[in-house]
Amino acid sequence: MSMSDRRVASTRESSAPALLASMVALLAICASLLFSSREMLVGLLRTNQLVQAFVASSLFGGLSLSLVMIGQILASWVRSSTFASVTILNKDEIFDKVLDFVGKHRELSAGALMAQTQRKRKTWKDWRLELTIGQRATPRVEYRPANNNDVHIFSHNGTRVLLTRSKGETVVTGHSRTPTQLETLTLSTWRGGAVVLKQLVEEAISASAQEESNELSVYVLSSGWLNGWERALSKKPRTVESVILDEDLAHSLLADARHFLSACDWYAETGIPYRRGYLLYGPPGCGKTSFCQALAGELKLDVCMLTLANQNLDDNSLAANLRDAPASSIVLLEDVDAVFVERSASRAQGTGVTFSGLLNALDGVASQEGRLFFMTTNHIDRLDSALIRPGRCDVKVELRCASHAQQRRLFARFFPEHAERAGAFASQLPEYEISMAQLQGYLLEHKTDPAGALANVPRLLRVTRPVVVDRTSIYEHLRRVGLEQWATTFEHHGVTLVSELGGLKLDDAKKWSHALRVDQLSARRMAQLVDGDAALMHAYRIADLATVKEMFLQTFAHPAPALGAGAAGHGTTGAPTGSHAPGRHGSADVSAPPYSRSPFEGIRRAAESSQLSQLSEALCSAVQREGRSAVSVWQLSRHLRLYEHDAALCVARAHVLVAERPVGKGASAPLLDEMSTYDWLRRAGLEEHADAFDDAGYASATSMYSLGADVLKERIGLRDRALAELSALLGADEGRPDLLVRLVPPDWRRLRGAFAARYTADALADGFADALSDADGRGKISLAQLDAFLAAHAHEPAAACATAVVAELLMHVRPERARAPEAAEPTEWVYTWLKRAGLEGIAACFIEHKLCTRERLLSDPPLQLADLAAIGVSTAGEQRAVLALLRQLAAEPETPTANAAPTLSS
Ligand SMILES: Nc1ncnc2c1ncn2[C@@H]1O[C@H](COP(=O)(O)OP(=O)(O)OP(=O)(O)O)[C@@H](O)[C@H]1O
Repeated sequence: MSMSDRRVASTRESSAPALLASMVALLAICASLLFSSREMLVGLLRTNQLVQAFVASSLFGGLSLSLVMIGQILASWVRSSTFASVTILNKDEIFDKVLDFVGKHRELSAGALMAQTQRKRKTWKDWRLELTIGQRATPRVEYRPANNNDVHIFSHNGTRVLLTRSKGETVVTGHSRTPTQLETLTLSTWRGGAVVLKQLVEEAISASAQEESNELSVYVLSSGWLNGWERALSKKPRTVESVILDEDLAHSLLADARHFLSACDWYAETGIPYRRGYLLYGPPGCGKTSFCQALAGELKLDVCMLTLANQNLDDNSLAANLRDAPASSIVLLEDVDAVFVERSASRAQGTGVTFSGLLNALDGVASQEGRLFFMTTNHIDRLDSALIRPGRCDVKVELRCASHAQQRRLFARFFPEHAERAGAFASQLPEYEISMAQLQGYLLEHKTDPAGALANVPRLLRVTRPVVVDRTSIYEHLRRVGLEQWATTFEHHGVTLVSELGGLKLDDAKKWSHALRVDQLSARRMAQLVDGDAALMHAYRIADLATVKEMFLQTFAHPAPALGAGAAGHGTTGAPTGSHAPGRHGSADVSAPPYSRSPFEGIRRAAESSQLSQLSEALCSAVQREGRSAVSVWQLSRHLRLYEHDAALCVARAHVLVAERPVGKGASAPLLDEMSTYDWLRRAGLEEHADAFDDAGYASATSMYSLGADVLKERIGLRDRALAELSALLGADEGRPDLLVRLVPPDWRRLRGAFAARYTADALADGFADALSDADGRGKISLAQLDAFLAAHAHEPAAACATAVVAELLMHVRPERARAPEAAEPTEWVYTWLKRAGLEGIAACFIEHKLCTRERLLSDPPLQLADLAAIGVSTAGEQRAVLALLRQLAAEPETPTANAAPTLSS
């Protein structure tokens, strides 16, 4: 309250003695005049009756006036030294505070009190009881001095004080023409003077401030003509601990706000408006509003709820109101998506505020003491990017449905003495599916029955599980974090939609794909995706267009980037800082002193920054599908990292991020699991063993995966290093990451980097990387192949190397296998004998069992069907033919040929 508003009437007058003196002087002058002309006057008085009457009446009038004046002066002097009063009008906010203070803290002698139900200062418990189970707390009553023109007397610090409430006229005020009765409150005292009364007023103000400092006041925009802020309610604020957010989100947001509020000087020095915007988004009932209020309470700030649904509000009054929001308060705009669905809906429903008016008003939200501005929404994707661009919205935080940690903490909060059961409660619930409000409602139902809360979880699940099945395809799901190569594998095992993932574990996916076991980075990411790791899920979300722009500018804006391939290598001003920094070229200007820069440097920079802004717009349109961004934060950051050396190239290739799924083979880099044995071994640089695998019947990569070291040794004939390496690779031995990584395909950036590290031909490096990768920037060869190729071409010029790569690595055709020399015809008698009957194909069975001569064949006991089967003559036809031949042989006389001596081998 300003001092000018306090009507302090003091009767202490310091001019009384001076007035008295001048009166006495006047009287003396009059007396001397009368004395000097006394004879004439006496004569007139004696003779003229008219004069006699005039003089007599004048003397009488003057005397009475003097007596009145002297009386007044004396009274004023006496009153000023013994009496003081303070008058307060009911328009002033201290009116209620003084009445409250006197009613509460002082005993009134008159005893005429006015009882009034207490409206404010409900505790949050009262609110919860009232809202959740409809149980009302007993109303509290407060007493104040009655306004019946009585004089109330009370004692304040030992001094008697008189309090009078006098009603005045009733006036009609405001746009709504509300009748309001004017009233004055007068405090007076006979002893102690105005000092006592001033003390009383000060004490009343500080008692009220003390009460309010422990409370959170919620202001709303009044719907009256003037649209000012008016206090809607005061309540005890929630503690930040009572709003259970995932991980350390609550404390990091609080720390961010605290840091901002303490950075006043920095904002003043840098000239940046001293404001900070936060957007809390996520499904309903996850604590967005509760957290804003808890944060305000923790920072001892009030909350100004901004509602735009007010017919009297227009762009100007909104801007003025935001500028004039009560000091030490945060401004909260709830469900901002409902206000302007699209920018084209230029006016919010039921209000005169336009979208651009809102943007301008938000830009004006700044104040001396720092202004925190919060927006909440359930649908971030519906927000116009201009509304949430940095500067208007500096921090965007998603509050998701309850994680296991939140579920445990909420259970422990309801049942502190059964906190050990919190884990069992959470383990029955899915993560990120049920809101905290739903859980709170459920636990309130069981607030005296922790066992029931545990037992009835299935019922909770039936009620709360989302009815809609997640129809996102597994391809889109995996693509959000760069794992779409495994989509076919998942589909092969019957998982085509996210909703079909069920309780899939990483080990299942690893069993399905050897390539995933080999690619340890991807496997780790897959594990995070399956577990719903918070950090990955943050990157999993779709990047809204404002974020797309922000990430692009963060990558390329500092320092001046190469805006196209032609710009690379000259004109850039240094290596970048930040997470996307490594690998930037063109740092020639870093050490150059400012005076050595071209005078056109500023112009060039401005042109570049405008070009950069155009590029960012182009990027935003490239990553849209049906008018909305369709790229995840993860995809975008990978893409920006791939092409961080060239903003134009980065934008030109951005369409692949949202392109349709490639159809057919060759559309993207092949997965190891789909390769032939030869191609797979080539990836590992071990293709010389391919023939041995083929001969042993292992023609595809998948057929090799199960082979143990003994088979590799015995059947394939591997030895030493080759045996050790292939055993580790085929078994995806996690203890040999150095080997496994050699099978992994490098991405575009790595391909380019490897070439650029060897040669300084930047333009050729792009072509080299393009040739060896698919549209998504995934390598078509392995790291082992890349290294081997570059080593083999180490002494060739860059152009020759870049040309050779296609022919050698991509157009490569498996060399013809050297033909084995034709085996010589066996010389054994049995072979010639069988050949005559066209049965030479089974001669090997006889030779192998040493049945090579006529004598052996005819010796006793004679050969039977079972004997023939035992030596390998397996078909019935061949067996019968041989038996017939044997009968015939036995009947024939012995010939010299038939008696030929058996060879040594027989
Ligand atoms: N994280 C939380 N911790 C504790 N209580 C919570 C949490 N989230 C929600 N609640 C409880 O759920 C109720 C609704 O919460 P709140 O209004 O803050 O959610 P909201 O996210 O703002 O919802 P909406 O989007 O519908 O406005 C409150 O009673 C609050 O106590």
